[in-house]
Amino acid sequence: MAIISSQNPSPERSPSPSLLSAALNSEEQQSTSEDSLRPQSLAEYIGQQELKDVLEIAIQAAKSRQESLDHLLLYGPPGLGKTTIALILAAEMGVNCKITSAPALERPRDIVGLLINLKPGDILFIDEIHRLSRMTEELLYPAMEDFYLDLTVGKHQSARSRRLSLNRFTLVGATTRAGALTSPLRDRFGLVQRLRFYQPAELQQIVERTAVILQTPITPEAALEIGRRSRGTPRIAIRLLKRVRDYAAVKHSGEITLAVAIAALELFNVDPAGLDWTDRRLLSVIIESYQGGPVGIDALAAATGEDVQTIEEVYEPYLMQMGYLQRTPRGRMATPQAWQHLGYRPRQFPLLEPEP
Ligand SMILES: Nc1ncnc2c1ncn2[C@@H]1O[C@H](COP(=O)(O)OP(=O)(O)OP(=O)(O)O)[C@@H](O)[C@H]1O
Repeated sequence: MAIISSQNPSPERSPSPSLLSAALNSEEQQSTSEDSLRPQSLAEYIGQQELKDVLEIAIQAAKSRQESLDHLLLYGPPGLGKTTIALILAAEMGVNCKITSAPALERPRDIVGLLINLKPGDILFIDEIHRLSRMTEELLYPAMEDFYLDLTVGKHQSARSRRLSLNRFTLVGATTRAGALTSPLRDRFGLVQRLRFYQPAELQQIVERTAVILQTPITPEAALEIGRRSRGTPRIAIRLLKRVRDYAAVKHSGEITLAVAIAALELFNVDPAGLDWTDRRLLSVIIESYQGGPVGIDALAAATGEDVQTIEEVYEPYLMQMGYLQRTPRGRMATPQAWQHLGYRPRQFPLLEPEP
């Protein structure tokens, strides 16, 4: 299986991916060793059982009919393994996977170039698919549905339309915001699957698996502790493991025990619930400056110096999942659990009105 990556040549046109990956540590996202850590098959992929069951059936059915897989839309917070799933699908189907992201497909010719070079059955992975330009999206409709492109050649009066047929391919789209996709695009995906946050025990397995690849001795208790503090996210679990490994090598014998893991995670400001400095700052601003809320997202972004999109896509999903933050029609509110977790004195809490 060949992995071909197509990156945006002018990153200044796409500010948000860099912000998102900065929040998840772009250093590791781009490191070449990342690929050696990825599971190569569905059997090796830990957790997300429901998704794996659906994909196993789709793979077997496509193979038995000698067809390409249906187009697949994956949605969920960043770092949960969407890219990994696309690569595994390609490996299981024995085809190539081309990886790109919507901001790199600004001009129609970018997507045309990719599509015409796909071999039969190949997988095209488009990250942040909700950010496709209208023209690119419209080119994709017939490509996804009937595997052809309608191109306009020439300009003004000499403009002619030309139809180009394509090899059958599978589009795997990934997004953190399924609701931001237009319905014509969403409707063209045969499979729409959500990735969920991982349980601590699943993250423990991912940490233990990664530690074996990195040849780092670790106790099961330490792996579980790292898993517990990883915001339900494999990419963060791997990042924390690497930091704890450095700490263990410099301050101890190299082995990661529970005590070593706890000391390192405290040093890196990751608390027992997995909240980092920014999570705690978001909650403490709501509590201290807005008496617990409600506060609008723009005001919260201005008060914390964070980007609105990063708050919405990186921080909020986990804070909400943990029950520390609630979205109400009037804005964000810190819950009683958040007050307690951060050590603020309990007060009379207003009745929260959840979003409809
Ligand atoms: N279910 C899993 N089992 C084992 N390892 C995993 C799993 N999911 C992700 N990983 C590992 O976590 C790392 C980050 O995953 P990956 O890069 O695929 O996230 P991602 O798919 O890019 O995130 P996103 O969901 O934002 O696309 C990878 O190195 C991968 O090896």
